[in-house]
Amino acid sequence: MENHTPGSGTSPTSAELDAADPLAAQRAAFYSPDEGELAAYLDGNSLGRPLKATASNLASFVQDAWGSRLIRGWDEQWMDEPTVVGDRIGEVTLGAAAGQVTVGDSTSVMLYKLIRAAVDAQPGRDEIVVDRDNFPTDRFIIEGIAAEKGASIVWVSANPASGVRTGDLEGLVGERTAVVVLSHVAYRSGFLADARAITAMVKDAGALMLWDLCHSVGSVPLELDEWGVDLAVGCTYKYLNGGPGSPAFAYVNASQQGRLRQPIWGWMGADNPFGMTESYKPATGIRSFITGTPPVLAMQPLKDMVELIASVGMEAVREKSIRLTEHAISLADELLVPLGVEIASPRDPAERGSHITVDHPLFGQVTTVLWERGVIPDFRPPHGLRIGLSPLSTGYGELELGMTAIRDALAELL
Ligand SMILES: Cc1ncc(COP(=O)(O)O)c(C=O)c1O
Ligand SMILES: Nc1c(O)cccc1C(=O)C[C@H](N)C(=O)O
Repeated sequence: MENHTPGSGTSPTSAELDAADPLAAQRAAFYSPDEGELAAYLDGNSLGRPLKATASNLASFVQDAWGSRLIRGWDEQWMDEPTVVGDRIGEVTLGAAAGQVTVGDSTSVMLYKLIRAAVDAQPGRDEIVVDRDNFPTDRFIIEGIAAEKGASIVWVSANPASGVRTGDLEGLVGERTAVVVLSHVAYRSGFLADARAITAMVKDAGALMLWDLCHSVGSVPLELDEWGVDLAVGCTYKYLNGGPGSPAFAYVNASQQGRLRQPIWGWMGADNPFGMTESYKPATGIRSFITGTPPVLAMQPLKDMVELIASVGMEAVREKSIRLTEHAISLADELLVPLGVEIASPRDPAERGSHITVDHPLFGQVTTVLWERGVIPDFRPPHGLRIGLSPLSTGYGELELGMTAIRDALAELL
């Protein structure tokens, strides 16, 4: 394989992009293993890197909050943590006014609570619309709810590379639709759906719209209130860098809160948790979507990332995300396409989140080789290599190093 400097055609080089990057300084805020152990981390869309501040903030939480305040911490602060942290996520990343976001559970459980509540709230509407290429947990949760409720699933078959558009929903969303569940950024292709237009169309049909924001929160600016979104869920371990298993958030538009009742009734979502009452009476507002004891410890790290995002602004994050994915596509065209690789993500940045996927039948084997070399993308069967670009922690040179390593590993196997 010929040796040359990638990006040396008309597009800027990685070195030029790194030098001009207004967010370059933020990379030093993240913990990084010794060089040699990790050459390029291209999987921030599965698990974001930890912030250095998180190590000391967690240690002081253990010592000063948990260690010193002990059980008093619940009264003093922790009972409100799900909604205080939820409000801050809402303000910084979701375009959501206070009182509509709560943090806790996993994304899967939050999906169950909200979808089930949406179906229960609309008797006579017995269909749940979801796309065939949605993330497995979204589809599985819907299968379970459909079985419990005797509801039907209406599958949207969009071209996965071009994603779900309003046209794909025509004829599928109507008077029998209870709720439509779509991912804002598709986990495989990175396609970014037009949330505003789709939400408007779904609401015109009298149905509720639920967006899975796992791959967009913290990488794509969101305006849930302005778009009129009814419901949303998202995880916090990707672009909110909350760490493995950090809790999910749920957004329930204020206009739906009195109407929807979630199905897992626990004492922490009750009106008076410490009243030890005989039967369940839901709390008012977003607190009624809580079930059990909130995972306060697991909520701490994501706060650091939300504040880092607040300090630079979501617009700057999105700008860098677009530059990174543009550079990834240009490097893929130059280094990988000549080896038979196909680009399986939109070329228009307006239709793309913060990762790209490239396809080749040998990418399963290539991924094993890359991980041994400290280059970490992820593999999604049957043959997609996902290159996740975390705007605040990924550099252009790091990306080039990773793409060159993919080229080399593939060329060795061909
Ligand atoms: C779109 C989407 N939804 C849901 C999940 C996961 O749900 P959970 O946090 O419950 O594992 C993921 C990734 O894991 C995802 O990419
Ligand atoms: N949630 C994950 C996990 O527990 C282990 C490994 C990966 C994940 C992921 O986040 C996968 C990711 N949502 C995806 O888009 O494929």
